[in-house]
Amino acid sequence: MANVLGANRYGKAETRVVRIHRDTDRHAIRDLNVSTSLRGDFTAAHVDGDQSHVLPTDTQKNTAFAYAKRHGVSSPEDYAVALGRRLLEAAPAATAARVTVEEYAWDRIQVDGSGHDHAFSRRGTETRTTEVTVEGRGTDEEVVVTSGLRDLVLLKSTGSEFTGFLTDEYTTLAEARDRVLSTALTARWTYTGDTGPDTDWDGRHAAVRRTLLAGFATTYSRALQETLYRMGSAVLDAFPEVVEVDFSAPNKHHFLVDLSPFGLENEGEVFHAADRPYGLIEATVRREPDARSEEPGRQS
Ligand SMILES: O=c1[nH]c(=O)c2[nH]c(=O)[nH]c2[nH]1
Repeated sequence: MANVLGANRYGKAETRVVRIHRDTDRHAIRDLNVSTSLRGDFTAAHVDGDQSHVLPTDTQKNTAFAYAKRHGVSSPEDYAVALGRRLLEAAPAATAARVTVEEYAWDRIQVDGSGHDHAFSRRGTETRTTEVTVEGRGTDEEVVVTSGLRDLVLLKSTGSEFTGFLTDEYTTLAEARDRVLSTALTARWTYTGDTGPDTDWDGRHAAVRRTLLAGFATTYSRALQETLYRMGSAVLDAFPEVVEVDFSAPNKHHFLVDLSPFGLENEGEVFHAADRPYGLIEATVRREPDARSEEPGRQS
């Protein structure tokens, strides 16, 4: 009994295309998850193993990147129409190209009441956290409050480099003098002093968060490590009631896509946002301990 091929389509799913529009110093970002697929007469590929009509999914991915540059991304819809037309033109056996685009929204980080030119936070990913320990009772009671946030996704489209690092025979990383810096920040900070019922926890949290964001936006970054240290220091400097800030920050790599095979320049405009593996930078920033009380044998 002969079998026959039923409905079929094929393509590349979830190409993470980040387009930075940087014609002026005020950058704009379009962050897309692009999936393409073709349907049509692809019977030979399935039944006979004949790929002569198959436009590879790899080519579809390349086209998604190239069109982010060539056509630009004024809207996901406009980009998707252009990409769909192009794929159909490139694959004569296809009768239809389907392009689905998810867009992640970014807001400008507010610094002193105005939106920063090239620092952004992603909308709607963040969770506020707190962990409280109550130890002892009555007059012996000690309350430790550690508050924080998780998955605050941040991105700078310029003002970040990574150069001068240690190299060995396994190093292939090129020095980056102007790169995208992005993280999904987890930060936790521990309060000292008053934990009574009149404490304005919401206000404190909002103020620390604002300071972290401004620190990220305004620090020229030579590494994510340095950025975290500056962000933590800014919090400690501004809030005497905070004793320590702890960070866990994945380095969400954005790789500049090589568009030169397609005759296109890419000067920091089209990136592939890779989700793994990722660098993971973790650090605690705390106040310098009182030097005298730290000296061994010295009584305070
Ligand atoms: O900010 C960075 N810190 C690193 O330690 C590191 N390592 C790496 O490959 N890229 C980066 N970026």
